[in-house]
Amino acid sequence: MTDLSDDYQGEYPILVEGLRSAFGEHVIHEDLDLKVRKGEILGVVGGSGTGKSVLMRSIIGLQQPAEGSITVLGHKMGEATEDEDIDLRSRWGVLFQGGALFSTLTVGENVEVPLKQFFPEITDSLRAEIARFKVRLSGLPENAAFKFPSELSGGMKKRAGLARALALDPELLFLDEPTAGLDPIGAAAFDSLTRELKETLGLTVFLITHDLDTLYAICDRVAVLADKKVIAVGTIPELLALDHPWIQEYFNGPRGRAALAAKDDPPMSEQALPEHMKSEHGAAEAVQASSPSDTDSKKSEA
Ligand SMILES: Nc1ncnc2c1ncn2[C@@H]1O[C@H](COP(=O)(O)OP(=O)(O)OP(=O)(O)O)[C@@H](O)[C@H]1O
Repeated sequence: MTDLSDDYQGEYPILVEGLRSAFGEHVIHEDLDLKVRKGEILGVVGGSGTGKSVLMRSIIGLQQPAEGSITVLGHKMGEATEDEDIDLRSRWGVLFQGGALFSTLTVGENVEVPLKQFFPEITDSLRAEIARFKVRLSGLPENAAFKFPSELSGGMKKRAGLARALALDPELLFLDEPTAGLDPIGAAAFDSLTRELKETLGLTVFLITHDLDTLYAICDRVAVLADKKVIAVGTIPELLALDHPWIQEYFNGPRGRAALAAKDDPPMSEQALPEHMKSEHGAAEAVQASSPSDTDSKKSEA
């Protein structure tokens, strides 16, 4: 792996060394290394089927590596005692592709699931109160806690999934294509929320995405998966300095250039705003003010 800025001296809450993942004969990762820095938003990109989700599932212990080691928050996965394992799982939150909400439970009850699982001693009323707080923290109105997933727009479902991922005050947040299926305003709002939560809660974020706008807007560094490995990790300018064909095509192709232009040149509607309204939360405020149907139109579905 090429770590393009390896002068970092801090902690690595996620450390993957020599990972080999395979389904029978089908090898997904071979000798894959990755170090995620404390407090960063690491974007993880790669072509479809390069194994981004399998990598995430391996890190959180849902997928057994064929070889190699994965250390999360100082614990080697697969070697922890049962108690250590439970403790570890309570220190991360995951937003899976599509939200993965229980359709027969309300949003609030969905958020209560991990609280019940990891802290069964908490009283019902306190658990419900914590769930309502997480719902608000994720940018949903409090009454969303009483709604079923089927009553929510796509953007609201993502936020409900995020509320559940934040239920246990995690140190690590895993997001698998969080903006897939959102319209551009909803996606920008979700990006702002992710950045804001990362900063206020001190999270380390592992973020799988195909969304170039997300990479430019909120990721501190980006890891590129290709050829069964992480071929490079760095800031976007650092990656752009590499001669790798996939990296060049991805970031320097028409969509990559458009995303860069959009970052440097805010949309007309934002340019027209008075200075005090040009906060990065503008999009979030806009989307919350709009009706669910405004945010529900699909850009693409994962
Ligand atoms: N449970 C499984 N059994 C067999 N093969 C699997 C399983 N899960 C994933 N794979 C295979 O592993 C490869 C990597 O899948 P993965 O979902 O990690 O890709 P990805 O990079 O996240 O793709 P995308 O960007 O399209 O979501 C794919 O070829 C997929 O078919």
